[in-house]
Formats: sequence, C-alpha cells, structure tokens
Amino acid sequence: MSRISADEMRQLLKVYFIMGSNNCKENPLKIAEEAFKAGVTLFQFREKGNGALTGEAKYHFAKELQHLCKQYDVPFIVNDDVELALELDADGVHIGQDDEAAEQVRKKLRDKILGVSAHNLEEAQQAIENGADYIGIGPVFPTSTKEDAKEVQGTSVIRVLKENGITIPIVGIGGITPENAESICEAGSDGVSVITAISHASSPSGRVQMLKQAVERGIANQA
Ligand SMILES: Cc1ncc(COP(=O)(O)OP(=O)(O)O)c(N)n1
Ligand SMILES: Cc1ncsc1CCOP(=O)(O)O
Ligand SMILES: [Mg+2]
Repeated sequence: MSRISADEMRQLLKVYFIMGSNNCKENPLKIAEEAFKAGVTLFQFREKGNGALTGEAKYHFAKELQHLCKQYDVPFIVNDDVELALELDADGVHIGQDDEAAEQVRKKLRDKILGVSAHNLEEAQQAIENGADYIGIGPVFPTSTKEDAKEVQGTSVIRVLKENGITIPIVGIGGITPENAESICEAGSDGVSVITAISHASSPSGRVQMLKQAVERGIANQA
C-alpha cells in the first residue's frame, strides 16, 4: 500500500459525512445508510460530546458503521481515537491541534489517511510537514455541534491558504448547508464536511444530493 494521492483525496473530500450516535434524532445506521446510498464520498466516526457512547458500546457501534462503509465503498475515518482506528484497521484518522501530535500519528498510521485540522497558514504548513493527507478548515460558519469550536472564520482562511500556494487537499467544516456549500468550494475547498446538515435532515439522501451539486458548482467556479 502507498499513501493516497492528492487527486484521489480531493475526490473523497467532496461530501464528507461526520457522525456519532448523539448527532442523530433517529436510527444512526439508517441515516448513514441512506446518506451512503445517495453518494457520501468519505465518512468520519466522531463519537464524542454529551451522551456519546464509550467502551464496548462505542467499539460495537464503530464496527457497525465500518461494516456499512465497506458495503457502500465509503472509506472509514476515525476521529481522535488512533488506537481504535488501528484496532479496527480503519482507513484513516482525523486529529486536531489539541489531539495526539500529527507527526507521531503519521508514524502509527503508516500509509493510512491522516486528516489534520488547521485554523491558519502556520498550522496548515506544519500539518503538511507532519504528513497530513488533507486539512480540515473551520468553523467556516456558526455551528452548535462543537462546543469548543474556535472563532468563525468564513471563507477567509481557505482563501489565505490558496493565495499562499498551499496545494494539499482542503475541506471546510462548520455550519455547512447546501445553501452555503458552493461559496466554500469557490474559495478553494475541495469539498464539505458536515454533521447536522445530513444527520438532522428529514431526507438524508436528498440533502447529500443537494450538497454534491453545490460542491460541483463551487469547484467549477474556482479561480
Ligand atoms: C474534516 C474535519 N475537520 C475538522 C475537524 C475538527 O477536529 P478537532 O479540531 O480535533 O475537533 P473534534 O472534531 O475532535 O472535536 C474534524 N473532526 N473533521
Ligand atoms: C467537528 C467540528 N469542527 C469544527 S466545526 C465542527 C462541527 C461541525 O458540525 P456541523 O456540520 O453540524 O456544523
Ligand atoms: Mg479532535
């Protein structure tokens, strides 16, 4: 196995669905399956916050979601928990600035996908040096999903990265909906990562399709 190419990574970032059991009002597996059928390109298991599963229950839920991902050929990324990712032989890990050091995680993951959150040019450059395959930028818009989210930045940080020659695949996160997704990709993001937009949608499949179309329009309008 070798590291994922930037082109392949960009394709996977188009509609990146992130979910944990506490983000759902209905059966999470049903929501995920509907979303996968409609064309989610990448999935992140993020089981954290109020009411999140722990221990065995977390492990079994992760296994069920990973199984579903395999059925629909959607790569399975684990948020924060590097040991869980290795135990499950997941496709990758996403870590932030306050998580285990990216350099160390890259060594543990070998060629698996490594996503790193960045909030400015310096953090993005450091993440690239440490072996990230993509960078998550946000919160782009206000979100109530992450209590400890940093300041809302709009599309400014994405634009700064592109203006400074950053070519690593980028995905925006935070408060993203089909209505604002186009502007994020137009600014230089390769796709959108969303929790609520899909997990709370009355029609997850309809929402995925709308996000997909908005992303394609935004990419077509990139400078
Ligand atoms: C794609 C993507 N981008 C950013 C994040 C946020 O990661 P982090 O800052 O570590 O915060 P938590 O998600 O761990 O609360 C993400 N998860 N995914
Ligand atoms: C995990 C995370 N990191 C920055 S904002 C955010 C939450 C995104 O959730 P939503 O798509 O519901 O705004
Ligand atoms: Mg984290």
